[in-house]
Amino acid sequence: MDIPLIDFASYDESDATAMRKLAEQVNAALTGIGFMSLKNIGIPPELQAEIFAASRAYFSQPEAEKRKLGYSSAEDNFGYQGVCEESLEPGQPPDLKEALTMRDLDSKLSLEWPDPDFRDLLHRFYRECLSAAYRIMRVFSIDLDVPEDYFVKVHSGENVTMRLLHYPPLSATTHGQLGAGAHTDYGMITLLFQDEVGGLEVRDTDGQWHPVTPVPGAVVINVGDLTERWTNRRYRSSMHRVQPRGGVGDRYSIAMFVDPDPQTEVVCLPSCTDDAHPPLYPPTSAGEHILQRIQATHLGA
Ligand SMILES: O=C(O)CCC(=O)C(=O)O
Ligand SMILES: [Fe+2]
Repeated sequence: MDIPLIDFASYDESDATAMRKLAEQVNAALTGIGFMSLKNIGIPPELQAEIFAASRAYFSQPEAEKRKLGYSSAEDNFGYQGVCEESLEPGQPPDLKEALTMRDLDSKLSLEWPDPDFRDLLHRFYRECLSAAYRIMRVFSIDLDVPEDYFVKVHSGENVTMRLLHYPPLSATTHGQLGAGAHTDYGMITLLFQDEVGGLEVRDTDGQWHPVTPVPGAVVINVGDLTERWTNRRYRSSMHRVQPRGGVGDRYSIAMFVDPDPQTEVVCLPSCTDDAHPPLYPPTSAGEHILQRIQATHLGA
């Protein structure tokens, strides 16, 4: 089973027919497996290549160098996290990955960065990803029958987090651990860029795991728990994980978690409920939900 592949080349805010067609395709993907691949999303391919090269260079440095951007707290959710410092499936052995986590990058530019060129490249990519996420949200709003800027205006960036991820090769001591434990994402949508190595898997509603095979040039999109709550489980926040792969070397991916501003109240949308479908979840505050989920993944927290 391949996840649906949708071409965003036809995205045009002034063409209602084209937008409605995209909304139908997105609806079919997200009410099904909850994952889709998008091509022609508008992020320059050469920028994607540049950011992957910079990520490889960053992670190849000595530990002390990486820790110059040290991780402070779940509240800040910013900085370097080493291998086995996080467990996306709380209670299970820690994840075999390291990460550079960057929440609200706009507000971090004046920090002491070891490499300002790296900072500027990260920021350029972050802004491109956020613009792409806004386009996807406008398509959601058509399908979900809310004003076009309904989602865009509650995603200013405060809870938007970009993560460079590096999954080192398997070693004899890592038996039974996952690259990333089984989890759902926490917020609205995730843009995931993966290299050609593979290992990402998504679970369907029957409990079967399926590989999310890398498609050159396409971005994997999935929705998180808050979207599932907004849509009364019409769009599915599907469980996924990363299997470590033997004999294939390092894997790199970049995840952009586009999540609502902390004060956002996430309430079941009118188009997703009726007498036969009462709201499945009570209203929740985006900030509290996301912070609790992050705290649960930190070992010893
Ligand atoms: O690296 C990947 O392919 C997926 C990572 C992921 O699901 C996450 O960090 O939430
Ligand atoms: Fe995830």
